[in-house]
Amino acid sequence: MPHYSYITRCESFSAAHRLHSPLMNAEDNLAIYGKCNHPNSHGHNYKVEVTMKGKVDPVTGMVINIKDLKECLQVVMENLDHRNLDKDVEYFFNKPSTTENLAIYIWNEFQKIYMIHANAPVRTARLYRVKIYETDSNHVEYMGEETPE
Ligand SMILES: Nc1nc2c(c(=O)[nH]1)N=C([C@H](O)[C@H](O)COP(=O)(O)OP(=O)(O)OP(=O)(O)O)CN2
Ligand SMILES: [Zn+2]
Repeated sequence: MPHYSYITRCESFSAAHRLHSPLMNAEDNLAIYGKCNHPNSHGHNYKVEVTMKGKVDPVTGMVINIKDLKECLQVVMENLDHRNLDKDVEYFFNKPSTTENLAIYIWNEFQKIYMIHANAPVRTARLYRVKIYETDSNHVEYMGEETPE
């Protein structure tokens, strides 16, 4: 019987953003987002946790080598750290940089990088959860679920 396990890597990055939806007018943006809609932006020290699920390999004893997990996550972080999310990250050019959307972005980017990562030839592990702490009080989890339109 295979043994499944969950392994998590944590990284952090700092970024600026402004909550603003192109689908609302200025008045509604201010009403919904309040201080987070301030035109000059504000910043967070985000903490990101990426969890992989997989079989514990009987030979290596690992679900995935943390080295590979770390390298993939760091590639994702490079495009976010010390950036203005709304101005530097194309994904947010037309959608609000909420933590919910950020979790989806990180999920998608991580998947792409994990699939081409040279040092992870056997991919029995799969991405299970992306968890982001925007502040100490607020966090969001995304597990790849899509809702029908
Ligand atoms: N559903 C969401 N709501 C909000 C998000 C979000 O990503 N998803 N983000 C924000 C802002 O980015 C804002 O910066 C959050 O900061 P703040 O309200 O200051 O956070 P705290 O709850 O930690 O602060 P306290 O005021 O000390 O409670 C807003 N909403
Ligand atoms: Zn914010």
